[in-house]
Amino acid sequence: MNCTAIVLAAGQGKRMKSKIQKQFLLLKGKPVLFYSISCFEKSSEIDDIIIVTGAESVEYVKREIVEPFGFQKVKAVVTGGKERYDSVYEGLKACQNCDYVFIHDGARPFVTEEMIERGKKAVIAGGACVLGVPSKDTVKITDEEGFVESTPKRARVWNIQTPQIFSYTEIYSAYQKAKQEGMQGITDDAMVMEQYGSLKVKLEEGAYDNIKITTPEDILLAEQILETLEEE
Ligand SMILES: Nc1ccn([C@@H]2O[C@H](COP(=O)(O)OP(=O)(O)OP(=O)(O)O)[C@@H](O)[C@H]2O)c(=O)n1
Ligand SMILES: C[C@](O)(CO)[C@H](O)COP(=O)(O)O
Repeated sequence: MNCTAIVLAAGQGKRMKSKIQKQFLLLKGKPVLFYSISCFEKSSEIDDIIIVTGAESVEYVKREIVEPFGFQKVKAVVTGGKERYDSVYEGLKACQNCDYVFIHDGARPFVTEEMIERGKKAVIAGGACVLGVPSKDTVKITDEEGFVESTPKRARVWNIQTPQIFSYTEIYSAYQKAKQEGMQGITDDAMVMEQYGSLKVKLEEGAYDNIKITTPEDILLAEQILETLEEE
């Protein structure tokens, strides 16, 4: 059985407002992307890793991250696309002999081996699984004018993270259908399965620390999380 991780690092990081793309910013001297790849490299559940990055960064990723940190499982560094889902599609096309694929944001440096193990059990059982955490806030759905329309039951609201894990053939065929029909407003891979695939997506517990570095304050938070992890 082959399990491949696709690590996404082709975003522009507009919300970070930094000259350097957020996946390459340093946390305690190492790029964010280093941490996101490391866990998959260490995990005995993962066989191969595909990194997706911008055309201008492919050589940089190979030279400054894959080679110096000795990532042995990285089989390819490929060019991504305009939107996250375009990059995922490029990553899926680059997978070889893959049974299960773990799609992960390169901007989420605190994925753990336990999460990978939990996700793998769930995907073997049902073919599709995403990690998430119960929402701590009440969530409102609004209308186009910004007035509250409804309030979902909080006990059933989850904040979704990555990795998002799928049977390779099922998610690839869902992505192919979505591409043919013209994807719009797709913000995660589970949505592709929900709208174009045939499997129900199981939710498994991630962790509140499994943050996505998105805005400048997330860098400070990431440094704090890293310090705590190093003390443990
Ligand atoms: N065209 C894209 C867009 C996003 N990503 C990746 O998908 C992950 C989650 O996306 P997000 O946080 O939205 O990253 P950006 O698109 O870079 O951020 P922003 O929306 O602020 O520009 C990141 O690891 C990012 O590098 C990608 O590989 N290709
Ligand atoms: C996939 C994701 O990380 C789940 O939270 C998220 O949807 C990525 O979305 P973004 O719009 O690219 O931040």
